[in-house]
Amino acid sequence: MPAAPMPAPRSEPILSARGLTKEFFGFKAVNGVDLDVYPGTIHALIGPNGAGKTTVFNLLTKFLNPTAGTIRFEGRDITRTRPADVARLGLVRSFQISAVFAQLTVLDNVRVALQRPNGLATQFWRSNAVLSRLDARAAELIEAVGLSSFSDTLAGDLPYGRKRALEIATTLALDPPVMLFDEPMAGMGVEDIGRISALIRKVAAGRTVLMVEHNLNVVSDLCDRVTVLARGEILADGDYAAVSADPRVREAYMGSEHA
Ligand SMILES: Nc1ncnc2c1ncn2[C@@H]1O[C@H](COP(=O)(O)OP(=O)(O)OP(=O)(O)O)[C@@H](O)[C@H]1O
Repeated sequence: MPAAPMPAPRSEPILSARGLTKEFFGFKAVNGVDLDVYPGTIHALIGPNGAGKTTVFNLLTKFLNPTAGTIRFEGRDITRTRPADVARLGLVRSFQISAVFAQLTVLDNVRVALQRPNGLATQFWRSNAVLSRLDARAAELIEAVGLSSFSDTLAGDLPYGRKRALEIATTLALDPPVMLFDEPMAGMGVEDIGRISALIRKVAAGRTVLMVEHNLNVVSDLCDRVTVLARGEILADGDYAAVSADPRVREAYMGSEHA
């Protein structure tokens, strides 16, 4: 039996796509995707390799322009809005946008991030005195991501999982209502996966999170709602138990490395 569609939560979606389509040289990588992300949820986008997850993610964050379809954020049409303006509105993509400066310490990276009220203008010209006023907030954020003992470590010297935690801290500095993660667990060992999962759960409190994730254990553990893509189209949408029991989903994953 295919999974019954999940009843829509009563609130309005905070992020919503209709008929989202992206063609690359005539090939439809994403084809007519309708997606609703509800406030306060952790929502995963999953699917076998080549399903179109990253393309959808890039469309939603405006790194790519759709061939067709619309995207609304908090009721506002952002289909033609530039990525920088989307970030300013509060839809912030972690890891890519929150670049970490390898030659700066953890503390200085977070201080710099706190100097970007709109998420983009890195104001290096600010005096050290001004930056110091931000120390209390920076310390809070560093503590929140479990990096207090690494405060004076150069970001470039951090182990991989810790670097990701720092990237989350620099994203949190913008205090975005919606955080998007593209494969946050990629390349991580078990210990880091546990730590970053717990961190995402913690930062998701009071926010909305949308993530592309290959690790289905992480998805089942962390996500309230799951959208499954296959060949550019939505195959299923619901909670993890429902979509993982859906034979169409099982079939789509068969033979893939994530089965
Ligand atoms: N810039 C591009 N030009 C041409 N084809 C592309 C481009 N980006 C993606 N595609 C194609 O679109 C399809 C979907 O790719 P996408 O990267 O979105 O899938 P994915 O689900 O994120 O896959 P993976 O799990 O392997 O990361 C693939 O067939 C890919 O080759």
